Amino acid sequence: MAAVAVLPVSLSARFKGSFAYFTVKDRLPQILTRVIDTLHRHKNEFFEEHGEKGVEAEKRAISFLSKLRNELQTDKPVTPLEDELPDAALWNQYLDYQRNLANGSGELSWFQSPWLFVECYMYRRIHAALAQNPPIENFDVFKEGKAQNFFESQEAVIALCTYFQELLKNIKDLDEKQLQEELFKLLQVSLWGNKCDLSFSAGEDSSQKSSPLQSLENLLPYIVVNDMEKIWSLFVNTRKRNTEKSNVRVDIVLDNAGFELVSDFVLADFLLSSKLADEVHFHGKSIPWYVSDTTKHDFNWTVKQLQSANHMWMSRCGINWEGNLKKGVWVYHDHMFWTLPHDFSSMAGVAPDLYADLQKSNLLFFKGDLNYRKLTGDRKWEYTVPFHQALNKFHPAPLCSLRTLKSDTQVGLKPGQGEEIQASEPEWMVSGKYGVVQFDAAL
Ligand SMILES: O=P(O)(O)OC[C@H]1O[C@](O)(CO)[C@@H](O)[C@@H]1O
Ligand SMILES: [Mn+2]
Repeated sequence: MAAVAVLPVSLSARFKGSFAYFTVKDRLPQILTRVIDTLHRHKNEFFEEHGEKGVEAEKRAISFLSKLRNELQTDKPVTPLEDELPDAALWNQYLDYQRNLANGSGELSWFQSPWLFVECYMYRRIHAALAQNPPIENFDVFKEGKAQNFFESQEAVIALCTYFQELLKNIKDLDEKQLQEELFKLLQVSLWGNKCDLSFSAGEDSSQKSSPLQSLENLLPYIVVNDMEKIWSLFVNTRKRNTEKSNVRVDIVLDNAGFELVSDFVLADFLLSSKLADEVHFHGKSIPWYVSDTTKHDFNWTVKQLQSANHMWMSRCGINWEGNLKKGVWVYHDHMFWTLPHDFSSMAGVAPDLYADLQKSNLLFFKGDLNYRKLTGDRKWEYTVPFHQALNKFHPAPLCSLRTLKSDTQVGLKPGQGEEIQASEPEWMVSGKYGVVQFDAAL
C-alpha cells in the first residue's frame, strides 16, 4: 500500500505573527492602495486616449478596487468571480474546493484561508477590475513600476551585457572547467536578480544598483542550498547521452521583469552559445501578476529596449535575442495555469497540456519565491524535509529553483542549518538576503 503523503498545514494569516499575517494585514492593502493611486494618476491619459468613457471606466475600476480593499481589510467573505474571463470557472471551482476544505458551506475568509490562495485571488480581482471596464481593459497597473525598475537598473544591465559580450568573443576557446565556472556565475546572477521584485517591496524601489558580477563571491555564503554541481553534471551527461538529432531543451519559468528578466535572457543566451542547450522555452504570466511578474508585453518590450539602446553591447544582446525568437530557438509561452491559485502538485490534473509540455524539457528552471511556494505547496514544512518529498509528486522533468527567500517556507536544509541562521537573523526567511539553487532530479 503506497504511503499516503502526510502534508503539513498551509501557511496562512490565521497564524498571528506569521509573515502571511503581516502580508495580508499590511502589505496587500498597501499594494492595492498603490494600484488605486496609479489609476488616479493616469486619469488625464485615459481622457486623452478615450475621452469621457475612459474617465468613467477609471472611476468604475477605482470603485471596484476600493471595495476589494475594504473586503480585505475587514475580512469580508472571499466571493466567487463574476467576470466572464476564460479562467473564472477554474477559479470558482477552486473556491469551492477551499470552502469544502475549510468547513463545508462556511464562508471563505482572507485571514483564515491559505495565504497562497488569497494572495493570488487578490491579483486576479485586480485584473478583473480593469478587464471589466473597457476601454481601459488592457491597462497594466504595474507597467510603470516594472519600467522604472528596468531604467533604474541600467548600470547593472550595461555591466552584465558588457561582461557577456566579452565572454561570447572567446566562448569557443573555453575549456570544460571555464565553461562550468561561467555557468555558475550566470546562475548566481539570475538567482540574485530575483531580489529585485516589487510585490516584496510593496512597490518600493528595488532595482539592481551595483554591478551584478562584482558581488558574487561574497554572496556565496548566503546560498543555503547550492546544487550548481548537479546542474553542471546534468548538462554534461545530457550532452554525452544526446545524439545529434535530438535537441537539448531548457525551460525558464520566469519571475520578475526588469533586471531579473535581463539576467534570465543572458543565462538563456549563454546556454545556447555554449551549446549546453539547443532551445530555451520561457514561461511568463498571461495577466499582470504579483506587481513585477513578466507578461508577454514586458518580455517583448525588454528585448526591444535592449535592441534600441545606445550602448553597443546592450543592443548587440537585444539583436541576438530578437534573432533567437525569430529562429524559434527561443520560444515564449504564457499558459493560464501560472496565474491560477493552484500549487504545482495540481498541474497534471488541472493543466495536463502544460504538464505534458514541461515533460519534454531536459531541465526546468523555476525563478523566484512565488514559484518556490507553489513547488512546495506553501506549507509549514520542517526545514530538513527533502525537496523531492515537498514537491508532492510534481516531477515533469529535472528541475531547479533559483529563489531568494521572501516567505517563511524552506525545505532541503541540513539538520540544524535553519535553526542556526534563525538564531542570528530572525528575518532571514523574508529579507531576500538568502537564496537557493535547489535541484530535483525527477523520478
Ligand atoms: O517575485 P517573487 O520572487 O516570486 O516574490 C514574490 C513574493 O513576494 C511576496 O509578495 C513577499 O511576501 C510573496 O508573497 C511572494 O511569494
Ligand atoms: Mn514575482
